[in-house]
Amino acid sequence: MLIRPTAQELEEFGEPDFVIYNAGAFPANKYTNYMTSQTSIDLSLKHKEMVILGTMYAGEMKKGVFTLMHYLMPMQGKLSLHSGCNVGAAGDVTLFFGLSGTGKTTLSADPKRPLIGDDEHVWSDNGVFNIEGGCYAKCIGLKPETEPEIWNAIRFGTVLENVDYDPVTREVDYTSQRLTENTRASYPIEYMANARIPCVGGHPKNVILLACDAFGVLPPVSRLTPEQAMYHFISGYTAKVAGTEVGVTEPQATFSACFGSAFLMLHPYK
Ligand SMILES: Nc1ncnc2c1ncn2[C@@H]1O[C@H](COP(=O)(O)OP(=O)(O)O)[C@@H](O)[C@H]1O
Ligand SMILES: C=C(OP(=O)(O)O)C(=O)O
Repeated sequence: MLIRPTAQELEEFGEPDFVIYNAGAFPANKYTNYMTSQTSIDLSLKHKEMVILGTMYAGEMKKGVFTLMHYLMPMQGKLSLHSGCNVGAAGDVTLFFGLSGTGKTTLSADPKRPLIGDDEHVWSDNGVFNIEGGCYAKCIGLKPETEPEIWNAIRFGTVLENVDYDPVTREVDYTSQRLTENTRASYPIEYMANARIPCVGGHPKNVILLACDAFGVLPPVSRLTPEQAMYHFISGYTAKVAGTEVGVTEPQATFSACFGSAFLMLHPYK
């Protein structure tokens, strides 16, 4: 998920800037004031710590760091982006913004365009960089014919999460939703054949907003002027699709500022 330090960096590591305590299934105390469930993700900017209770979903760690970056980066005048990112032969960088399950990972994995990252980036005066060092692909219904790049990235060293398999043959069943529809494959970005390492690029040329409009309000594809793009980026009309968030079982129209309002710590205008 996140960028792994080299052996030398580990030796000279010193004090961590931020610590994640992940207690897995150990529940939050639901008798605490204002708690509505046994799951909590608490982030303290003061103590530089995040505490995860009552969930074993690995996505909480990467999205927790992403949330933190949505505070730290704007404070430095940099824009944190909930987007996939790839780059063409001419250095033309494309961003794919979208809520969970709208296709950031799938569409940024283009064999003709080296991959910078599938989910979390920052745009600064120097261009874009990936916050992470790996991808976290939804793999429900994954097939080599339709998504060969992701299929081929899954090998020893990849973590399959919530994916069903035969305990005797150890054969994986990507069609099974027995545990959840939100099955995942987490692999280092260098497992993608065309990854751009280090995961950096110039200033984006194309910005694609994956509205995933389940209600047909927008045309299937629209080319926006810069002003329209700014409007849609801030208003974030889109849909929550089934399969990531508990309780969302069919598409729900929503407005998600910057296509990632769940992770914004500051007002979108900031
Ligand atoms: N036309 C399509 N474009 C993108 N994804 C699609 C399409 N049709 C089906 N899918 C599926 O939708 C899911 C998109 O998930 P993913 O790319 O991981 O989204 P995100 O990275 O935005 O969370 C994948 O399971 C993919 O196989
Ligand atoms: C990991 C997540 O993000 P995405 O589905 O965009 O990869 C998530 O929202 O849980």
